[in-house]
Amino acid sequence: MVVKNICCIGAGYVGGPTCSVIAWKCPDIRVHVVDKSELRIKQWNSEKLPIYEPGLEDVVKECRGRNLFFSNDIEMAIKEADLIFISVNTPTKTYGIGKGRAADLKHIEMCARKIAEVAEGNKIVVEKSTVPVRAAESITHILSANTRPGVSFQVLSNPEFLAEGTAVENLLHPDRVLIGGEESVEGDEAVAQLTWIYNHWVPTEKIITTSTWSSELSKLASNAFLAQRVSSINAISALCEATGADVSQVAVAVGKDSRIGSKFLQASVGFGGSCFQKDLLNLVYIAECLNLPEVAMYWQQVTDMNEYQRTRFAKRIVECLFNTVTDKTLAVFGFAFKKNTGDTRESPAIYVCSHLLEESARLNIYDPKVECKQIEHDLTSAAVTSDPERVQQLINIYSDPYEAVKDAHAIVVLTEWDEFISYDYRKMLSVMKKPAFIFDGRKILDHEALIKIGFHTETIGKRFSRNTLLRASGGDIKMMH
Ligand SMILES: NC(=O)c1ccc[n+]([C@@H]2O[C@H](COP(=O)([O-])OP(=O)(O)OC[C@H]3O[C@@H](n4cnc5c(N)ncnc54)[C@H](O)[C@@H]3O)[C@@H](O)[C@H]2O)c1
Ligand SMILES: O=c1ccn([C@@H]2O[C@H](COP(=O)(O)OP(=O)(O)O[C@H]3O[C@H](CO)[C@@H](O)[C@H](O)[C@H]3O)[C@@H](O)[C@H]2O)c(=O)[nH]1
Repeated sequence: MVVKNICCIGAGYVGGPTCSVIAWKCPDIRVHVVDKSELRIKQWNSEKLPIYEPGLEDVVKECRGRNLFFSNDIEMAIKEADLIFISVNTPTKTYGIGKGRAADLKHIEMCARKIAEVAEGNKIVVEKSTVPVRAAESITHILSANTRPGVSFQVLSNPEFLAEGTAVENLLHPDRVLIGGEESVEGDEAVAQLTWIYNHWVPTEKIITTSTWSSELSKLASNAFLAQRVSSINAISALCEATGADVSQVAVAVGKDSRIGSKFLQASVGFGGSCFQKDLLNLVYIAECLNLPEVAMYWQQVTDMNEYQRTRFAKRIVECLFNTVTDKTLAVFGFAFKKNTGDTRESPAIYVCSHLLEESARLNIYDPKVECKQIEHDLTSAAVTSDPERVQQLINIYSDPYEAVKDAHAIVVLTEWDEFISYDYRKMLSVMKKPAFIFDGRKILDHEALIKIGFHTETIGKRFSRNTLLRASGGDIKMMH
């Protein structure tokens, strides 16, 4: 069999970009991306795509209608396909057994049942979503229990490692492509088919093949290791603030060790995104279920440290603002969980803002890409507040950062958008209440320059010396701590 038709179930942050790049790099393959959401598909077929990713629009425009199609016709797409990617969401369960920790696999199971119900002929089913170890076994079980005569399935694991904001770049130049398959002749044949697709643009030496279970676990392990690095440097940032060391200098010194490496050592207000927290909790849950409490506790600490970091930052803001933010206006710069995306899932901004709202601060929020409705939704959701009406009264969303800072007591930077670096902070200072504060939760601004022009500046993992602040405040620093 040579794969001529691909179907992808799930047109989200993974399914959309992944299949757009496959369509672009494999003009000989017809790629059909389907989703149960009519709105999402409408957006994929419109001028304004449902997700913002640098470079994605150009790829979609080139392939859409040629060999890339978006539709709600799930059954038709399954029937036509030789290979089916399952790219649906696997969020943390919010109910029942494993609530708050286990991955919710109901969408995966629905896909497996739909495939079994409508498929004709031989199909390769590829688990692209992030799943617990041995999820492929459940998929295989559901498929084989419902298989009709003349139909056969091979299930592969092919986890996705793209990061949002750099998805197209990551897909075009992956560090590795991981394919896990059954150790059998049929399994090897299916792995070879998927390898052939990636080989259109990914060199063979970057394509790793393993057992299905190793592949599934490698995805969870990769995210756990990445998140652990962020929590490790954030733990060091607290030590820096207490001792006078500078976490940026420590990160450079530590990262120069080639065994450690310099990436993912940027101290911050905490990690966010739809994956790290969810996948860590899933790993913890799996370890607990396997009666490995020490392993569970080890990884649990990575997410606990993240929560500590977000709370610590919010508390520091209140403390610096003379222990009260009630009725004070704070301009919040950035709401997305990282730059170059409009995604707010698990954004540290949600947690820091909700903490400040609990203290009755007024928040003027600006983000270059996040929709106004999304910010309102995130801050008024039941998980975040018991008083959504009060929150509505306290938040204002701006499309111009210079408007957002008018009469504000402080600026709080929560996302590392490049444009925040080049603002005219002198101009901003002139319209703010004095003393004016800036809290840089992403360590992207020129702190010395801000202090020089008169901002009381606070950042992660560094305390500015009393002398520097005294110079900036003309001696009036008594009220600060
Ligand atoms: N977002 C990332 O950067 C990223 C990166 C790597 C891996 N992952 C993993 O990939 C998976 C998908 O993540 P995402 O961010 O793309 O999620 P998403 O929520 O953006 O998209 C999932 C889509 O699947 C659709 N869907 C759900 N059930 C369906 C069904 N039965 N039939 C048809 N459509 C259905 C939803 O409507 C939604 O549009 C998750 O397991 C995630 O952990 C995500
Ligand atoms: O040094 C760092 C690096 C990252 N972050 C934060 O960590 C979070 C996650 O960042 P990143 O990993 O770049 O983005 P994601 O899109 O969440 O990608 C992660 O999660 C995906 C979903 O599983 C995986 O595919 C990717 O490989 C993995 O990097 C963001 O809030 C970042 O601001 C830091 O605070 N400091």
